[in-house]
Amino acid sequence: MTDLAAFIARLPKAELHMHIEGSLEPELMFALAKRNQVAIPYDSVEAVRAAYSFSNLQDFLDIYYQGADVLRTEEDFRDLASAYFDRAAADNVAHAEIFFDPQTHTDRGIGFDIVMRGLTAGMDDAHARYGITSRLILCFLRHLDEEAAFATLRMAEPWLHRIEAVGLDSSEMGHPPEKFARVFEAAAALGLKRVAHAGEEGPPDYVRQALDVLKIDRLDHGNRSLEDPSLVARLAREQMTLTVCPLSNLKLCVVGDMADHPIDRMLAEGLRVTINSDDPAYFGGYVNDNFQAAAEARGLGREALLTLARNSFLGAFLPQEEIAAHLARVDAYAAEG
Ligand code: HPA
Ligand SMILES: [Zn+2]
Repeated sequence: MTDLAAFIARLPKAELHMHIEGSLEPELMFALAKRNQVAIPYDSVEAVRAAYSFSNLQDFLDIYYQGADVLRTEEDFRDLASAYFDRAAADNVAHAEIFFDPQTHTDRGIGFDIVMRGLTAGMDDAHARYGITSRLILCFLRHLDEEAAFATLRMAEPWLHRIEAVGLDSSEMGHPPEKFARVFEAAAALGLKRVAHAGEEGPPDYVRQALDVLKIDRLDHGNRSLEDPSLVARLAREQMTLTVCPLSNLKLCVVGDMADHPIDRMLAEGLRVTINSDDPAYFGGYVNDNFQAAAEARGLGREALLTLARNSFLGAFLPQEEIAAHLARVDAYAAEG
């Protein structure tokens, strides 16, 4: 292991942008397909991996929603979450805020409660086993309509004690944040925090809508904000956390080459950026792989890596005293490292 890889491996960090359905590794997909007797259009794990070549977000989403079809039972969701937490623990993730897409499941006849019971069991196991804390973020699929989002929010009401925030994901272009203004307002009234994917493929105006209309607490991706200097200045001034996903950006052609990734420019602009894995089973790596790829390509040194780790805790939906304790651990690591 290089010095850089060793430094990243032991760096305490939070992961704030990870879709649990996107952590479904081909091996587990096959195992669940067999357990549930679900047909999948691949005959080997290698064939699944070979299919993971995307030229944009929609290419990926088509395959990702198809993969999720093997998830049927509470045990499946628990196994899915446990597999992610095993990897997260290995990457020294102390806290994870995890997206899930209930509509992908309820629209196939899988009960909201099945999903919640399985995921929360996996989260509780991870806390007991590794001490990892976690939160769930319910994402609305933006290619579906407002009414469907409201129906999902109603299903979530008995589970609000286990849901921290609502988010917005899926096909961005043509589905601007303002389409979900009322459902985000209703979520806020229920005491939920708000995040949204914006500026991954969509224009800076979608980021502005997420800020002004959805009143987000955190911005997922946000890359295209860089096209608008006044927006960058505002994001920096407001210390909005951006959850950036370098390997995702590469695989979905948000950047042409990792050597062109704007992570260091974002840091230099004073943005509170974090590094995350997005859909690790599909994009070729977990959070440390994302740190490594970005650091190598853009020459990030220890100070930048420590800033990214601090930002991940500063942007977490945790009580102030827990954030302070995590920051103290990063400081101790910096002093020893
Ligand atoms: O990166 C993403 N963007 C939008 N929707 C998603 N759903 C899973 N990953 C993503
Ligand atoms: Zn995402």
